[in-house]
Amino acid sequence: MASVLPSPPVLLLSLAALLYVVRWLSDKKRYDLSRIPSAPREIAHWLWGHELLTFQGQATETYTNWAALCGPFFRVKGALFHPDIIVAADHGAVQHIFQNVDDYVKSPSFRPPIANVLGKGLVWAEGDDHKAQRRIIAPAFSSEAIKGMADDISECSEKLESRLTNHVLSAGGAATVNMIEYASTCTLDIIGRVAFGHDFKAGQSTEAKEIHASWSGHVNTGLGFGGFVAMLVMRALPFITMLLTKLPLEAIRAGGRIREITSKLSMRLIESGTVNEKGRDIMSILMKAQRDADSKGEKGEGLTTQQIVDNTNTFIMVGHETTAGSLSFTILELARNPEIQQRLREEIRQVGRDLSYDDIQRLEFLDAVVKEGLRLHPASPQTERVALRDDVIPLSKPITTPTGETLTSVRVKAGQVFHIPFMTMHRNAAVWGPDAAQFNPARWLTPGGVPPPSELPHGWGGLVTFCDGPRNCIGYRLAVFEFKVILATLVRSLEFHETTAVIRQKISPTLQPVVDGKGGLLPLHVTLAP
Ligand code: HEM
Repeated sequence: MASVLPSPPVLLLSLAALLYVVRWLSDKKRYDLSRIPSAPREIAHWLWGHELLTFQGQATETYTNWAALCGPFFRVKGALFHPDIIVAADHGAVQHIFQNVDDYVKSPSFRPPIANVLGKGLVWAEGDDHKAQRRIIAPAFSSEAIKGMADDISECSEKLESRLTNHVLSAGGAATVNMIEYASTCTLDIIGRVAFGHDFKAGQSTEAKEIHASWSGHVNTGLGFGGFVAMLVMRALPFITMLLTKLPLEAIRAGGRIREITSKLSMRLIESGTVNEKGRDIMSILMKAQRDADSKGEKGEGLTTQQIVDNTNTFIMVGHETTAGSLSFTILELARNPEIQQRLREEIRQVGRDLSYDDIQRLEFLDAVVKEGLRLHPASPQTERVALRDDVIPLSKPITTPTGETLTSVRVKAGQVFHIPFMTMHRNAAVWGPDAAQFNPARWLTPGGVPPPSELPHGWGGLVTFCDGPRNCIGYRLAVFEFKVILATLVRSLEFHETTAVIRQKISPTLQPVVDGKGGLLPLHVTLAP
């Protein structure tokens, strides 16, 4: 007589299926993921989920559209069968995530590539290591320290102005330039000087050219479908990420190459004594802190030489393309709005002399233009966090579930992935009003022109451009100040006009202007200002 019992493999499979269903039902009860609104499920791809659509759209554009449909806290289907991802654009939720840095970390899968490109400095570090590095580095970015950088920043900005002016004059009074290339040579010059007293010679030194070429390769690889898939594979298989960084892939090589160049340069400067404890640059300040800690026998109170080098690489990489990108998009807005450009020029010319640190702080319309530029075009348009433990996240805007319940907070499970789209938060018409997507600096000077603080996150200017909490951008004072100085120096004597090029905005890995599929292109016509 045949046995009525199923064979062992069938039994095992049935048991596994049963356990899966029990776990799924229990998770459904304990956590709220399935109760929060979802981006339209019918348009999600079976393999790529909603993620291919967000990759194909402009930077965070798809999230902005879904937030208008579902509210500022919703979920999307992950690619490669990854569990649903929460898209958090609710300012209360975002604030909670950014404040609790020990519970919400950057995705561990991306740490090896970060170490490959930037080294093990502030952007890479987590937990106590991060706290210790941050405490030691913070004084190098204080208001006082930035004031000490003002002369270098003015000189580099004036150099950029004369390069552009000469180019316009030699072209007969009008020239078309790739604004982002000019802007990034200037921001690289600035960070070279203030980070380690090095002159990148307006993009003409060998190192500057190599950094530029490697960065362009990195950006263009990230814009392609291969870059999208590589990112998903790294997330799905974190253990192979380490191996991937060792492979001779072009994108990986390009990232590592930049670190090689800047590390070699840092070591050469340290060994030659150019960077030393008497210098005012950031690297010298960190070396002095290291020496002081050593002489007092305070072990662990200074950074190691390798950490100093890695942080210098970090500042060079994250401190020049970021500012150059947001600045170039702001100049594009001025080109599209000639009356705003003229109003800014008049305010700057009223000073009637070379702009001092204090003049820059006093210019109200300049401040409004910079805030508006950084609201609409944050160099880092979104970030990602992963929950390390189960948690309850408070919401500013309650959610109504499909069964009609109201949720004022959401229970999430350890391992939950969050996408936090800064650009979506800044362009949310429900918060910023119907003209949220328009460039309107005057809103910052009009009573009631910007939403009240209770409706905004806690970051700089009520924006999350520089993130928020203990991991906010350590360089934000430097970024805002150099942004203002470069903009004021250029607009004072040059006039910017739009071209017919269609410029799209993509993320790779920072906000990129893309023309005809090619990244790093932002063409503008330039003339001398009357
Ligand atoms: C417009 C220019 C800039 C923007 C929009 C910007 C934005 C940001 C954002 C959003 C973060 C947080 C990223 C995350 O945690 O996911 C960040 C972190 C950071 N930024 Fe910036 N940044 C800019 C310029 C700079 C400059 C000029 C420097 C330094 C020279 C700098 C150094 C850093 C560092 C070291 C971190 C990591 C901080 C930490 O984790 O403790 N940034 N930045």
